[in-house]
Amino acid sequence: MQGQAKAPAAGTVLNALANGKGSAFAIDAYTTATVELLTDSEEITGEVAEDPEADTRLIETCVEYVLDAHGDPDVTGPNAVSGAHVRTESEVPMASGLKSSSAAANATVMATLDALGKEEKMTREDAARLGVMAARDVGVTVTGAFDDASASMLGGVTVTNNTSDDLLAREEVDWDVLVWTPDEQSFSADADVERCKQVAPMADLVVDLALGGEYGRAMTVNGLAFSAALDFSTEPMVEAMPLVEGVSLSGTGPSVVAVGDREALEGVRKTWEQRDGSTWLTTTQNSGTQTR
Ligand SMILES: Nc1ncnc2c1ncn2[C@@H]1O[C@H](COP(=O)(O)OP(=O)(O)O)[C@@H](O)[C@H]1O
Ligand SMILES: O=C(O)C1=C[C@@H](OP(=O)(O)O)[C@@H](O)[C@H](O)C1
Repeated sequence: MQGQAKAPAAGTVLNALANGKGSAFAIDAYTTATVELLTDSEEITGEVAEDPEADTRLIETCVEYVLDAHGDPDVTGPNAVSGAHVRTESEVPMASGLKSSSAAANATVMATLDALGKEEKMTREDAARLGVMAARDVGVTVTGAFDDASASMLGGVTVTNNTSDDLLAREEVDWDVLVWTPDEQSFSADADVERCKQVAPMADLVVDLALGGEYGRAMTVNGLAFSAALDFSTEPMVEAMPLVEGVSLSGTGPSVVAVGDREALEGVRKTWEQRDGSTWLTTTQNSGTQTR
């Protein structure tokens, strides 16, 4: 019994660490999870293809929670599912602000439902909430990151309240997106939350802009505020600002994302490419997480 699902990464409009509200958009880069249900093992094990040392607790916990909620308790004996193995393969850099954790959780939740043949048992919003619960329980998140999880699960851009895990808005968008990913990592769980709370007045303004559909300006205000709070350079943002619709530090960094006209983004790319790390052009993604 095998299941597979593929979930997109995402970029930030609003980081939720200041006021509990967040906003993110899915992008065309993916994490795939393959789940094998086992009848001859009592264990749930995980594996990250690109990094044998990576923390596998998030994906293992996602499998466990789906099996607890939707496994078949009536099947007993040698045919009963008693364990599982989950393997992720990802083109999303880990701990870079591009929501690798949400993509891994969503892909794993949907792959487990696919393996059970029970994809229709949960709404996709609730499937994202289950991954959020797992992320909170293993401690890889500050707020639960339902903003990122909902964008990756549903596609498009979402605005959420991460304190109540409510979806406040969702819209499909067709944007070109430029991403600069430095080589460093920045784990959300290590972010300076008190510093982020200092910029809450700006985060409140970003909520208003995002709920008014002004995502580009929302992103830029977010990027200035959170780069200042978390001590990231605003230089890449300043370089892009006159040319693009919006530009921001993504999540708790270090990646920076810009949206706008393709030709303008190609121009910004030439400037950003002079920095270490990788600069890549992509687009928004509107279909969210998909099983095979
Ligand atoms: N491909 C993956 N497979 C399994 N777990 C993953 C994967 N990518 C990320 N994670 C989990 O997410 C954590 C990183 O989360 P976080 O710091 O929030 O980074 P990001 O901003 O990329 O979401 C990792 O330590 C790991 O627990
Ligand atoms: O852990 C969290 O609660 C969050 C982490 C941040 O994202 P990254 O994981 O991309 O840094 C942030 O953008 C999000 O709104 C909430």
